[in-house]
Amino acid sequence: MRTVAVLGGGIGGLAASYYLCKSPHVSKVVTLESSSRFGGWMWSTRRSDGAVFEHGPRGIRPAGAVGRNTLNMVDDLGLAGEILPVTYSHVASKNRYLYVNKQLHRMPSGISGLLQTVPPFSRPLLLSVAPEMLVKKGKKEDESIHSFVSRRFGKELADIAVDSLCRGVFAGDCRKLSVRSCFPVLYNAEQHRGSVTLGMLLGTGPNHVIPPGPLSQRSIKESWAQWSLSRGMESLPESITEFLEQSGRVQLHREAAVKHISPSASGWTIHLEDGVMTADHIISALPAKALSSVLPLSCQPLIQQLQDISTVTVAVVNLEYEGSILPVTGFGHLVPSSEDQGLLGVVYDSVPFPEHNRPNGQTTRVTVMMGGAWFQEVFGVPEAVTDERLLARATEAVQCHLGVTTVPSWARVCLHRDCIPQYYQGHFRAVESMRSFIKEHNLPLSLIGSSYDGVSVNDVIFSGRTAVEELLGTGVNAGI
Ligand SMILES: Cc1cc2nc3c(=O)[nH]c(=O)nc-3n(C[C@H](O)[C@H](O)[C@H](O)COP(=O)(O)OP(=O)(O)OC[C@H]3O[C@@H](n4cnc5c(N)ncnc54)[C@H](O)[C@@H]3O)c2cc1C
Ligand SMILES: C=Cc1c2[nH]c(c1C)Cc1[nH]c(c(CCC(=O)O)c1C)Cc1[nH]c(c(C)c1CCC(=O)O)Cc1[nH]c(c(C)c1C=C)C2
Repeated sequence: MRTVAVLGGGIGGLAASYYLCKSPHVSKVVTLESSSRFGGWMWSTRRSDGAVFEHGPRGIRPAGAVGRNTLNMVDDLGLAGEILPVTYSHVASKNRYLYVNKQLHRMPSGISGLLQTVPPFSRPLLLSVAPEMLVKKGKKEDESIHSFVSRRFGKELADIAVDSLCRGVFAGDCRKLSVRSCFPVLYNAEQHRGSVTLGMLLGTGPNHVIPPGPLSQRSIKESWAQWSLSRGMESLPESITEFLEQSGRVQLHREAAVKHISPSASGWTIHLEDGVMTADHIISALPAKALSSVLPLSCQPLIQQLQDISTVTVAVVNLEYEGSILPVTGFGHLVPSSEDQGLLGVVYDSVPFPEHNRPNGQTTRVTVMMGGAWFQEVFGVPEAVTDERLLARATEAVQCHLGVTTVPSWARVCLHRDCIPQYYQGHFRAVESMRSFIKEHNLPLSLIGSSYDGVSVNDVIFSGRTAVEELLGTGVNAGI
Protein backbone atom coordinates (compact mmCIF):
# COMPACT_ATOMS: atom_id res chain seq x y z
CA MET A 1 0.00 0.00 0.00
CA ARG A 2 1.50 3.33 -1.00
CA THR A 3 -0.63 6.27 0.14
CA VAL A 4 -3.52 6.09 2.58
CA ALA A 5 -5.60 9.21 3.20
CA VAL A 6 -7.43 9.42 6.51
CA LEU A 7 -10.39 11.81 6.35
CA GLY A 8 -11.25 13.46 9.67
CA GLY A 9 -8.94 14.13 12.60
CA GLY A 10 -11.21 13.21 15.49
CA ILE A 11 -10.08 10.36 17.76
CA GLY A 12 -11.16 7.84 15.08
CA GLY A 13 -9.01 9.37 12.32
CA LEU A 14 -6.07 9.84 14.68
CA ALA A 15 -6.30 6.25 15.90
CA ALA A 16 -6.36 4.93 12.31
CA SER A 17 -3.34 7.13 11.47
CA TYR A 18 -1.53 5.80 14.55
CA TYR A 19 -2.10 2.17 13.56
CA LEU A 20 -1.11 2.90 9.93
CA CYS A 21 2.03 4.62 11.17
CA LYS A 22 2.97 1.49 13.12
CA SER A 23 2.89 -0.61 9.95
CA PRO A 24 5.90 -1.00 7.67
CA HIS A 25 3.51 -1.85 4.80
CA VAL A 26 2.30 1.72 4.27
CA SER A 27 4.66 4.27 2.77
CA LYS A 28 2.63 7.46 3.24
CA VAL A 29 -0.28 8.51 5.44
CA VAL A 30 -2.08 11.85 5.03
CA THR A 31 -4.60 12.92 7.68
CA LEU A 32 -7.04 15.65 6.66
CA GLU A 33 -8.97 17.64 9.27
CA SER A 34 -11.31 20.50 8.39
CA SER A 35 -11.01 22.43 11.66
CA SER A 36 -7.98 24.12 13.21
CA ARG A 37 -7.45 21.39 15.82
CA PHE A 38 -7.34 17.59 16.02
CA GLY A 39 -9.45 15.64 18.50
CA GLY A 40 -13.04 16.28 17.34
CA TRP A 41 -15.38 15.90 20.33
CA MET A 42 -12.44 15.14 22.66
CA TRP A 43 -12.10 18.69 23.82
CA SER A 44 -10.93 20.09 27.18
CA THR A 45 -10.53 23.62 28.50
CA ARG A 46 -7.41 24.09 30.65
CA ARG A 47 -7.77 27.29 32.56
CA SER A 48 -4.61 29.22 33.44
CA ASP A 49 -5.22 28.60 37.18
CA GLY A 50 -5.04 24.82 36.63
CA ALA A 51 -8.73 23.89 36.50
CA VAL A 52 -9.76 21.50 33.72
CA PHE A 53 -13.23 21.29 32.13
CA GLU A 54 -14.38 18.63 29.68
CA HIS A 55 -16.71 19.61 26.85
CA GLY A 56 -16.91 16.08 25.43
CA PRO A 57 -16.02 12.70 26.95
CA ARG A 58 -14.93 12.76 30.58
CA GLY A 59 -14.35 9.11 31.44
CA ILE A 60 -13.20 6.04 29.55
CA ARG A 61 -13.88 2.49 30.64
CA PRO A 62 -10.87 0.16 30.89
CA ALA A 63 -12.88 -3.07 30.70
CA GLY A 64 -13.26 -5.44 27.78
CA ALA A 65 -11.19 -5.87 24.64
CA VAL A 66 -11.81 -2.31 23.43
CA GLY A 67 -10.92 -0.87 26.85
CA ARG A 68 -7.67 -2.87 26.97
CA ASN A 69 -6.84 -1.79 23.43
CA THR A 70 -7.12 1.91 24.37
CA LEU A 71 -5.01 1.46 27.48
CA ASN A 72 -2.34 -0.33 25.42
CA MET A 73 -2.26 2.69 23.12
CA VAL A 74 -2.14 5.12 26.06
CA ASP A 75 0.81 3.18 27.47
CA ASP A 76 2.60 3.20 24.12
CA LEU A 77 2.13 6.96 23.88
CA GLY A 78 3.81 7.43 27.26
CA LEU A 79 0.66 8.76 28.93
CA ALA A 80 0.54 6.23 31.79
CA GLY A 81 1.87 8.80 34.27
CA GLU A 82 -1.03 11.13 33.48
CA ILE A 83 -3.81 8.62 34.17
CA LEU A 84 -6.44 9.49 36.77
CA PRO A 85 -8.16 6.22 37.68
CA VAL A 86 -11.52 5.89 39.40
CA THR A 87 -11.84 2.51 41.12
CA TYR A 88 -15.02 0.47 41.50
CA SER A 89 -14.96 1.17 45.24
CA HIS A 90 -14.90 4.96 44.65
CA VAL A 91 -18.08 6.80 45.55
CA ALA A 92 -18.36 8.01 41.92
CA SER A 93 -18.64 4.39 40.80
CA LYS A 94 -21.04 3.36 43.56
CA ASN A 95 -23.43 6.29 43.48
CA ARG A 96 -25.43 7.31 40.45
CA TYR A 97 -28.74 9.06 40.85
CA LEU A 98 -32.04 9.44 39.05
CA TYR A 99 -34.06 12.65 39.33
CA VAL A 100 -37.68 11.49 39.44
CA ASN A 101 -40.75 13.21 40.92
CA LYS A 102 -38.58 16.23 41.72
CA GLN A 103 -36.27 14.17 43.96
CA LEU A 104 -32.88 12.52 43.67
CA HIS A 105 -32.91 8.75 44.10
CA ARG A 106 -29.75 6.67 44.36
CA MET A 107 -29.83 3.94 41.72
CA PRO A 108 -30.17 0.54 43.34
CA SER A 109 -26.97 -1.48 43.50
CA GLY A 110 -25.65 -4.62 45.18
CA ILE A 111 -27.70 -7.29 46.91
CA SER A 112 -29.76 -4.85 48.96
CA GLY A 113 -30.70 -3.03 45.75
CA LEU A 114 -32.00 -6.31 44.38
CA LEU A 115 -33.97 -7.36 47.45
CA GLN A 116 -35.46 -4.09 48.69
CA THR A 117 -37.93 -1.74 47.09
CA VAL A 118 -35.87 1.31 46.21
CA PRO A 119 -37.77 4.38 45.01
CA PRO A 120 -38.51 5.47 42.29
CA PHE A 121 -39.13 1.78 41.55
CA SER A 122 -42.29 0.23 42.96
CA ARG A 123 -40.88 -3.23 43.72
CA PRO A 124 -37.52 -4.94 44.39
CA LEU A 125 -35.41 -5.34 41.25
CA LEU A 126 -35.21 -9.08 41.91
CA LEU A 127 -38.89 -9.33 40.93
CA SER A 128 -37.95 -8.03 37.48
CA VAL A 129 -34.63 -9.87 37.15
CA ALA A 130 -35.62 -13.39 38.31
CA PRO A 131 -38.58 -13.93 35.93
CA GLU A 132 -36.43 -12.59 33.07
CA MET A 133 -34.70 -15.97 32.89
CA LEU A 134 -38.03 -17.56 31.91
CA VAL A 135 -39.01 -15.06 29.21
CA LYS A 136 -38.95 -16.59 25.72
CA LYS A 137 -36.32 -15.46 23.23
CA GLY A 138 -37.51 -12.68 20.91
CA LYS A 139 -37.92 -13.53 17.23
CA LYS A 140 -37.18 -10.13 15.66
CA GLU A 141 -33.78 -9.49 14.13
CA ASP A 142 -33.77 -6.08 15.81
CA GLU A 143 -35.93 -4.24 18.31
CA SER A 144 -36.00 -0.92 20.15
CA ILE A 145 -34.18 -0.90 23.50
CA HIS A 146 -37.43 0.06 25.24
CA SER A 147 -39.35 -2.83 23.68
CA PHE A 148 -36.57 -5.33 24.47
CA VAL A 149 -36.32 -4.30 28.14
CA SER A 150 -40.13 -4.04 28.61
CA ARG A 151 -40.55 -7.52 27.16
CA ARG A 152 -37.86 -9.08 29.34
CA PHE A 153 -37.81 -7.01 32.55
CA GLY A 154 -41.10 -5.09 32.60
CA LYS A 155 -42.23 -1.62 31.63
CA GLU A 156 -41.17 0.22 34.79
CA LEU A 157 -37.48 -0.56 34.33
CA ALA A 158 -37.71 0.41 30.65
CA ASP A 159 -39.58 3.67 31.35
CA ILE A 160 -37.29 4.91 34.10
CA ALA A 161 -33.89 3.19 34.25
CA VAL A 162 -33.36 2.37 30.59
CA ASP A 163 -34.89 5.60 29.33
CA SER A 164 -32.38 7.48 31.54
CA LEU A 165 -29.44 5.24 30.61
CA CYS A 166 -29.99 5.88 26.90
CA ARG A 167 -30.06 9.60 27.57
CA GLY A 168 -26.82 9.27 29.58
CA VAL A 169 -24.95 7.46 26.82
CA PHE A 170 -26.59 8.33 23.47
CA ALA A 171 -28.53 11.46 24.48
CA GLY A 172 -31.18 9.43 22.68
CA ASP A 173 -34.68 8.00 22.85
CA CYS A 174 -34.77 4.34 23.90
CA ARG A 175 -38.05 3.94 22.01
CA LYS A 176 -36.19 4.47 18.74
CA LEU A 177 -32.65 3.23 19.47
CA SER A 178 -31.73 -0.31 18.44
CA VAL A 179 -30.88 -2.82 21.16
CA ARG A 180 -28.79 -4.84 18.71
CA SER A 181 -26.55 -1.89 17.75
CA CYS A 182 -26.53 0.15 20.98
CA PHE A 183 -26.25 -2.67 23.51
CA PRO A 184 -24.99 -5.72 21.61
CA VAL A 185 -24.18 -7.38 24.95
CA LEU A 186 -27.90 -7.48 25.83
CA TYR A 187 -28.91 -8.68 22.37
CA ASN A 188 -26.21 -11.39 22.31
CA ALA A 189 -27.08 -12.56 25.82
CA GLU A 190 -30.64 -13.23 24.71
CA GLN A 191 -29.48 -14.88 21.49
CA HIS A 192 -26.82 -17.13 23.04
CA ARG A 193 -28.15 -17.80 26.54
CA GLY A 194 -31.87 -17.12 26.13
CA SER A 195 -31.65 -14.54 28.92
CA VAL A 196 -29.80 -11.33 29.74
CA THR A 197 -29.32 -12.43 33.36
CA LEU A 198 -27.84 -15.77 32.32
CA GLY A 199 -25.72 -14.06 29.67
CA MET A 200 -24.27 -11.73 32.31
CA LEU A 201 -23.52 -14.67 34.61
CA LEU A 202 -22.18 -17.11 31.99
CA GLY A 203 -20.79 -14.81 29.28
CA THR A 204 -22.13 -14.15 25.80
CA GLY A 205 -19.61 -15.79 23.52
CA PRO A 206 -16.13 -15.10 22.19
CA ASN A 207 -14.65 -11.60 22.31
CA HIS A 208 -11.72 -10.03 20.45
CA VAL A 209 -8.38 -11.21 21.77
CA ILE A 210 -6.49 -8.17 23.02
CA PRO A 211 -3.81 -9.12 25.53
CA PRO A 212 -3.55 -6.62 28.40
CA GLY A 213 -0.35 -4.57 28.42
CA PRO A 214 1.20 -3.26 31.67
CA LEU A 215 -1.25 -0.38 32.10
CA SER A 216 -4.24 -2.57 31.41
CA GLN A 217 -2.91 -5.13 33.90
CA ARG A 218 -2.63 -2.32 36.44
CA SER A 219 -6.24 -1.34 35.75
CA ILE A 220 -7.36 -4.90 36.49
CA LYS A 221 -5.23 -5.19 39.62
CA GLU A 222 -6.43 -1.84 40.97
CA SER A 223 -10.02 -2.42 39.85
CA TRP A 224 -10.53 0.71 37.75
CA ALA A 225 -14.08 1.50 36.66
CA GLN A 226 -13.07 4.47 34.47
CA TRP A 227 -10.14 6.80 33.89
CA SER A 228 -9.27 10.29 32.69
CA LEU A 229 -6.02 12.19 32.17
CA SER A 230 -4.49 14.82 34.45
CA ARG A 231 -4.57 17.55 31.77
CA GLY A 232 -7.95 16.45 30.46
CA MET A 233 -9.15 14.02 27.82
CA GLU A 234 -7.80 16.18 25.02
CA SER A 235 -4.30 15.02 26.02
CA LEU A 236 -5.05 11.76 24.22
CA PRO A 237 -5.57 13.25 20.71
CA GLU A 238 -2.76 15.72 21.42
CA SER A 239 -0.41 12.92 22.30
CA ILE A 240 -1.33 10.88 19.20
CA THR A 241 -0.80 14.00 17.05
CA GLU A 242 2.64 14.51 18.61
CA PHE A 243 3.50 10.85 18.04
CA LEU A 244 2.45 11.08 14.37
CA GLU A 245 4.39 14.32 13.84
CA GLN A 246 7.52 12.84 15.38
CA SER A 247 7.26 9.68 13.30
CA GLY A 248 7.93 11.68 10.13
CA ARG A 249 5.69 9.18 8.29
CA VAL A 250 2.36 10.97 8.55
CA GLN A 251 1.39 14.29 6.99
CA LEU A 252 -1.10 16.03 9.25
CA HIS A 253 -3.20 18.80 7.73
CA ARG A 254 -5.40 21.12 9.76
CA GLU A 255 -7.92 23.42 8.04
CA ALA A 256 -8.02 20.92 5.19
CA ALA A 257 -11.73 20.33 4.54
CA VAL A 258 -12.39 17.54 2.07
CA LYS A 259 -14.83 18.91 -0.53
CA HIS A 260 -15.22 16.00 -2.91
CA ILE A 261 -13.64 12.64 -3.68
CA SER A 262 -13.69 10.99 -7.09
CA PRO A 263 -12.48 7.57 -8.22
CA SER A 264 -9.21 7.50 -10.17
CA ALA A 265 -7.28 4.73 -11.94
CA SER A 266 -5.30 3.82 -8.84
CA GLY A 267 -7.66 4.87 -6.07
CA TRP A 268 -9.08 8.31 -5.33
CA THR A 269 -8.58 11.94 -6.19
CA ILE A 270 -9.31 14.08 -3.15
CA HIS A 271 -10.45 17.64 -3.73
CA LEU A 272 -9.62 20.15 -1.03
CA GLU A 273 -10.44 23.85 -0.93
CA ASP A 274 -7.04 24.78 -2.30
CA GLY A 275 -5.86 21.79 -4.28
CA VAL A 276 -6.09 18.09 -5.01
CA MET A 277 -4.23 15.00 -3.89
CA THR A 278 -4.38 11.31 -4.74
CA ALA A 279 -4.52 8.26 -2.51
CA ASP A 280 -4.62 4.50 -3.05
CA HIS A 281 -7.04 4.03 -0.18
CA ILE A 282 -9.27 6.24 1.97
CA ILE A 283 -10.14 5.57 5.58
CA SER A 284 -13.10 7.81 6.32
CA ALA A 285 -13.37 8.88 9.95
CA LEU A 286 -15.86 11.60 9.01
CA PRO A 287 -19.36 11.70 10.46
CA ALA A 288 -21.59 9.68 8.07
CA LYS A 289 -23.41 12.76 6.70
CA ALA A 290 -20.12 14.56 6.02
CA LEU A 291 -18.87 11.55 4.05
CA SER A 292 -22.14 11.34 2.10
CA SER A 293 -21.69 14.94 0.95
CA VAL A 294 -18.21 14.35 -0.54
CA LEU A 295 -18.80 11.00 -2.29
CA PRO A 296 -19.23 10.87 -6.11
CA LEU A 297 -22.75 10.36 -7.48
CA SER A 298 -21.77 6.88 -8.66
CA CYS A 299 -21.93 5.83 -4.98
CA GLN A 300 -25.65 6.64 -4.79
CA PRO A 301 -27.10 3.88 -2.58
CA LEU A 302 -24.22 4.39 -0.17
CA ILE A 303 -24.77 8.17 -0.13
CA GLN A 304 -28.42 7.68 0.86
CA GLN A 305 -27.66 5.17 3.61
CA LEU A 306 -25.01 7.45 5.09
CA GLN A 307 -27.45 10.35 5.05
CA ASP A 308 -30.04 8.24 6.86
CA ILE A 309 -27.84 7.90 9.97
CA SER A 310 -29.35 10.53 12.28
CA THR A 311 -27.46 12.49 14.88
CA VAL A 312 -28.50 14.56 17.89
CA THR A 313 -27.38 17.92 19.21
CA VAL A 314 -26.34 18.27 22.86
CA ALA A 315 -25.83 21.48 24.85
CA VAL A 316 -22.99 21.00 27.33
CA VAL A 317 -22.77 23.59 30.10
CA ASN A 318 -19.73 23.48 32.40
CA LEU A 319 -20.24 25.25 35.71
CA GLU A 320 -17.87 26.03 38.55
CA TYR A 321 -19.11 26.98 42.01
CA GLU A 322 -17.15 28.29 44.98
CA GLY A 323 -17.12 25.91 47.92
CA SER A 324 -18.44 22.41 48.33
CA ILE A 325 -22.04 22.72 47.18
CA LEU A 326 -23.29 19.21 46.38
CA PRO A 327 -25.93 17.72 48.72
CA VAL A 328 -25.00 14.19 47.56
CA THR A 329 -21.84 12.60 46.28
CA GLY A 330 -21.48 10.36 43.24
CA PHE A 331 -20.95 10.39 39.47
CA GLY A 332 -24.01 12.45 38.74
CA HIS A 333 -27.70 12.14 38.04
CA LEU A 334 -29.81 11.33 35.01
CA VAL A 335 -33.31 12.62 34.31
CA PRO A 336 -35.80 10.33 32.54
CA SER A 337 -37.66 11.88 29.58
CA SER A 338 -40.96 11.60 31.49
CA GLU A 339 -39.60 14.01 34.12
CA ASP A 340 -38.04 16.62 31.83
CA GLN A 341 -37.45 16.04 28.14
CA GLY A 342 -34.82 18.71 27.61
CA LEU A 343 -32.63 18.14 30.67
CA LEU A 344 -30.63 14.92 30.18
CA GLY A 345 -28.49 14.87 33.28
CA VAL A 346 -25.83 16.47 35.46
CA VAL A 347 -22.31 15.11 35.98
CA TYR A 348 -20.66 15.95 39.33
CA ASP A 349 -17.18 16.24 37.76
CA SER A 350 -15.44 17.18 41.02
CA VAL A 351 -16.35 13.83 42.58
CA PRO A 352 -14.64 11.40 40.15
CA PHE A 353 -11.90 13.86 39.19
CA PRO A 354 -11.12 16.31 42.04
CA GLU A 355 -7.64 16.69 40.46
CA HIS A 356 -9.29 18.88 37.80
CA ASN A 357 -10.50 21.41 40.37
CA ARG A 358 -8.70 24.73 40.68
CA PRO A 359 -5.75 23.85 42.94
CA ASN A 360 -6.17 26.77 45.38
CA GLY A 361 -9.45 26.95 47.22
CA GLN A 362 -12.44 24.66 47.41
CA THR A 363 -14.57 24.59 44.25
CA THR A 364 -17.16 22.28 42.71
CA ARG A 365 -17.37 21.59 38.98
CA VAL A 366 -20.52 20.16 37.40
CA THR A 367 -21.62 19.67 33.81
CA VAL A 368 -25.24 19.96 32.71
CA MET A 369 -26.18 18.15 29.48
CA MET A 370 -29.32 19.15 27.60
CA GLY A 371 -31.25 18.47 24.42
CA GLY A 372 -30.23 15.31 22.60
CA ALA A 373 -33.15 13.64 20.81
CA TRP A 374 -35.49 16.29 22.32
CA PHE A 375 -33.39 19.34 21.40
CA GLN A 376 -35.63 20.85 18.71
CA GLU A 377 -38.85 20.11 20.60
CA VAL A 378 -37.62 21.88 23.70
CA PHE A 379 -35.20 24.55 22.49
CA GLY A 380 -36.11 25.00 18.80
CA VAL A 381 -33.58 25.12 15.97
CA PRO A 382 -30.00 25.06 17.31
CA GLU A 383 -29.02 28.12 15.19
CA ALA A 384 -31.51 30.29 17.07
CA VAL A 385 -30.76 29.17 20.64
CA THR A 386 -28.72 31.63 22.68
CA ASP A 387 -25.97 30.75 25.17
CA GLU A 388 -27.81 32.87 27.76
CA ARG A 389 -30.91 30.68 27.53
CA LEU A 390 -28.90 27.46 27.83
CA LEU A 391 -26.92 28.83 30.77
CA ALA A 392 -30.11 29.94 32.53
CA ARG A 393 -31.70 26.51 32.01
CA ALA A 394 -28.55 24.75 33.30
CA THR A 395 -28.19 26.85 36.46
CA GLU A 396 -31.93 26.49 37.11
CA ALA A 397 -31.53 22.70 36.95
CA VAL A 398 -28.63 22.77 39.42
CA GLN A 399 -30.79 24.91 41.70
CA CYS A 400 -33.92 22.73 41.46
CA HIS A 401 -32.27 19.31 41.43
CA LEU A 402 -29.42 19.97 43.87
CA GLY A 403 -30.70 22.90 45.91
CA VAL A 404 -27.75 25.10 44.94
CA THR A 405 -28.83 28.71 45.27
CA THR A 406 -25.46 30.40 44.72
CA VAL A 407 -24.46 31.74 41.33
CA PRO A 408 -21.67 29.87 39.49
CA SER A 409 -18.32 31.66 39.57
CA TRP A 410 -17.46 30.44 36.07
CA ALA A 411 -19.47 28.96 33.20
CA ARG A 412 -18.96 27.83 29.64
CA VAL A 413 -21.74 26.92 27.19
CA CYS A 414 -21.02 24.67 24.20
CA LEU A 415 -23.60 23.69 21.63
CA HIS A 416 -22.42 20.43 20.09
CA ARG A 417 -24.36 20.14 16.86
CA ASP A 418 -24.94 16.61 15.54
CA CYS A 419 -22.45 15.20 18.02
CA ILE A 420 -23.86 11.74 18.79
CA PRO A 421 -25.03 9.37 16.03
CA GLN A 422 -28.28 7.54 16.73
CA TYR A 423 -28.33 3.86 15.92
CA TYR A 424 -32.01 3.34 15.19
CA GLN A 425 -33.61 -0.06 14.58
CA GLY A 426 -32.08 -1.69 11.51
CA HIS A 427 -28.78 0.19 11.89
CA PHE A 428 -26.75 -3.04 11.78
CA ARG A 429 -28.39 -3.98 8.42
CA ALA A 430 -27.66 -0.54 6.96
CA VAL A 431 -23.99 -0.75 8.03
CA GLU A 432 -23.74 -4.28 6.64
CA SER A 433 -25.25 -3.12 3.36
CA MET A 434 -22.90 -0.10 3.10
CA ARG A 435 -19.86 -2.31 3.61
CA SER A 436 -21.21 -4.85 1.06
CA PHE A 437 -21.63 -2.05 -1.51
CA ILE A 438 -18.01 -0.97 -0.93
CA LYS A 439 -16.80 -4.55 -1.33
CA GLU A 440 -18.91 -5.35 -4.42
CA HIS A 441 -17.72 -2.18 -6.16
CA ASN A 442 -14.09 -2.69 -5.10
CA LEU A 443 -14.03 0.77 -3.59
CA PRO A 444 -10.77 1.39 -1.73
CA LEU A 445 -12.69 2.86 1.21
CA SER A 446 -13.04 1.98 4.92
CA LEU A 447 -15.74 3.37 7.21
CA ILE A 448 -14.70 4.12 10.79
CA GLY A 449 -15.71 6.46 13.61
CA SER A 450 -18.75 6.84 15.81
CA SER A 451 -21.33 6.57 13.01
CA TYR A 452 -21.10 2.81 12.61
CA ASP A 453 -19.85 0.40 15.29
CA GLY A 454 -20.19 2.10 18.68
CA VAL A 455 -19.99 5.67 19.99
CA SER A 456 -17.63 5.30 22.95
CA VAL A 457 -14.04 6.51 22.63
CA ASN A 458 -12.91 2.88 23.01
CA ASP A 459 -15.21 1.70 20.20
CA VAL A 460 -14.07 4.48 17.89
CA ILE A 461 -10.37 3.78 18.50
CA PHE A 462 -10.99 0.07 17.95
CA SER A 463 -12.80 0.78 14.66
CA GLY A 464 -9.62 2.52 13.48
CA ARG A 465 -7.52 -0.48 14.43
CA THR A 466 -9.90 -2.96 12.77
CA ALA A 467 -9.94 -0.97 9.49
CA VAL A 468 -6.14 -0.87 9.35
CA GLU A 469 -5.88 -4.61 10.08
CA GLU A 470 -8.42 -5.38 7.35
CA LEU A 471 -6.66 -3.10 4.90
CA LEU A 472 -3.24 -4.56 5.50
CA GLY A 473 -4.40 -8.11 6.08
CA THR A 474 -2.27 -8.27 9.22
CA GLY A 475 -2.57 -7.71 12.93
CA VAL A 476 -1.13 -4.35 13.95
CA ASN A 477 1.73 -4.37 16.38
CA ALA A 478 0.76 -1.30 18.29
CA GLY A 479 2.09 -1.27 21.78
CA ILE A 480 0.35 -4.53 22.58
C1 LIG B 1 -20.93 15.58 25.04
C2 LIG B 1 -20.31 14.23 24.76
C3 LIG B 1 -19.94 13.42 25.82
C4 LIG B 1 -19.35 12.17 25.57
N1 LIG B 1 -18.97 11.41 26.63
C5 LIG B 1 -18.29 10.25 26.41
C6 LIG B 1 -17.76 9.52 27.49
O1 LIG B 1 -17.87 9.93 28.65
N2 LIG B 1 -17.07 8.37 27.22
C7 LIG B 1 -16.90 7.93 25.94
O2 LIG B 1 -16.28 6.87 25.75
N3 LIG B 1 -17.41 8.61 24.88
C8 LIG B 1 -18.08 9.76 25.08
N4 LIG B 1 -18.56 10.49 24.02
C9 LIG B 1 -18.46 9.93 22.65
C10 LIG B 1 -17.12 10.17 21.97
O3 LIG B 1 -16.51 11.32 22.47
C11 LIG B 1 -17.31 10.32 20.46
O4 LIG B 1 -18.16 9.30 19.95
C12 LIG B 1 -15.99 10.27 19.72
O5 LIG B 1 -15.12 11.26 20.22
C13 LIG B 1 -16.23 10.46 18.21
O6 LIG B 1 -15.00 10.42 17.52
P1 LIG B 1 -14.94 10.41 15.93
O7 LIG B 1 -13.51 10.52 15.55
O8 LIG B 1 -15.71 9.27 15.41
O9 LIG B 1 -15.75 11.70 15.47
P2 LIG B 1 -15.49 13.24 15.63
O10 LIG B 1 -14.92 13.57 16.95
O11 LIG B 1 -16.78 13.89 15.23
O12 LIG B 1 -14.38 13.55 14.50
C14 LIG B 1 -14.69 13.75 13.14
C15 LIG B 1 -13.74 14.83 12.61
O13 LIG B 1 -13.98 15.01 11.21
C16 LIG B 1 -13.82 16.38 10.92
N5 LIG B 1 -14.51 16.67 9.65
C17 LIG B 1 -15.84 16.79 9.41
N6 LIG B 1 -16.06 17.04 8.09
C18 LIG B 1 -14.84 17.07 7.49
C19 LIG B 1 -14.40 17.23 6.15
N7 LIG B 1 -15.27 17.45 5.15
N8 LIG B 1 -13.07 17.19 5.89
C20 LIG B 1 -12.17 16.95 6.89
N9 LIG B 1 -12.54 16.78 8.18
C21 LIG B 1 -13.85 16.82 8.47
C22 LIG B 1 -14.43 17.08 12.13
O14 LIG B 1 -13.97 18.41 12.24
C23 LIG B 1 -13.95 16.19 13.27
O15 LIG B 1 -12.73 16.63 13.83
C24 LIG B 1 -19.15 11.74 24.23
C25 LIG B 1 -19.52 12.56 23.16
C26 LIG B 1 -20.09 13.80 23.41
C27 LIG B 1 -20.45 14.67 22.25
C1 LIG C 1 -26.57 13.19 30.25
C2 LIG C 1 -25.97 13.03 29.07
C3 LIG C 1 -24.72 12.31 28.84
C4 LIG C 1 -23.74 11.99 29.80
N1 LIG C 1 -22.74 11.33 29.17
C5 LIG C 1 -23.03 11.19 27.83
C6 LIG C 1 -24.28 11.82 27.62
C7 LIG C 1 -24.98 11.91 26.30
C8 LIG C 1 -22.22 10.51 26.79
C9 LIG C 1 -21.60 9.22 27.22
N2 LIG C 1 -21.43 8.78 28.50
C10 LIG C 1 -20.79 7.59 28.47
C11 LIG C 1 -20.50 7.25 27.13
C12 LIG C 1 -19.69 6.06 26.66
C13 LIG C 1 -20.39 4.76 26.75
C14 LIG C 1 -19.45 3.59 26.86
O1 LIG C 1 -19.82 2.56 26.28
O2 LIG C 1 -18.40 3.66 27.49
C15 LIG C 1 -21.02 8.27 26.33
C16 LIG C 1 -21.02 8.38 24.83
C17 LIG C 1 -20.44 6.80 29.67
C18 LIG C 1 -21.60 6.56 30.57
N3 LIG C 1 -22.25 7.52 31.25
C19 LIG C 1 -23.25 6.97 31.99
C20 LIG C 1 -23.24 5.57 31.78
C21 LIG C 1 -24.16 4.58 32.44
C22 LIG C 1 -22.22 5.31 30.87
C23 LIG C 1 -21.84 3.94 30.35
C24 LIG C 1 -20.58 3.43 30.95
C25 LIG C 1 -20.54 3.36 32.43
O3 LIG C 1 -21.35 2.65 33.02
O4 LIG C 1 -19.72 4.07 33.01
C26 LIG C 1 -24.21 7.64 32.88
C27 LIG C 1 -24.24 9.11 32.85
N4 LIG C 1 -23.87 9.90 31.81
C28 LIG C 1 -24.08 11.20 32.12
C29 LIG C 1 -24.61 11.24 33.45
C30 LIG C 1 -25.03 12.48 34.19
C31 LIG C 1 -24.72 9.92 33.88
C32 LIG C 1 -25.21 9.30 35.15
C33 LIG C 1 -25.32 9.74 36.28
C34 LIG C 1 -23.75 12.33 31.24
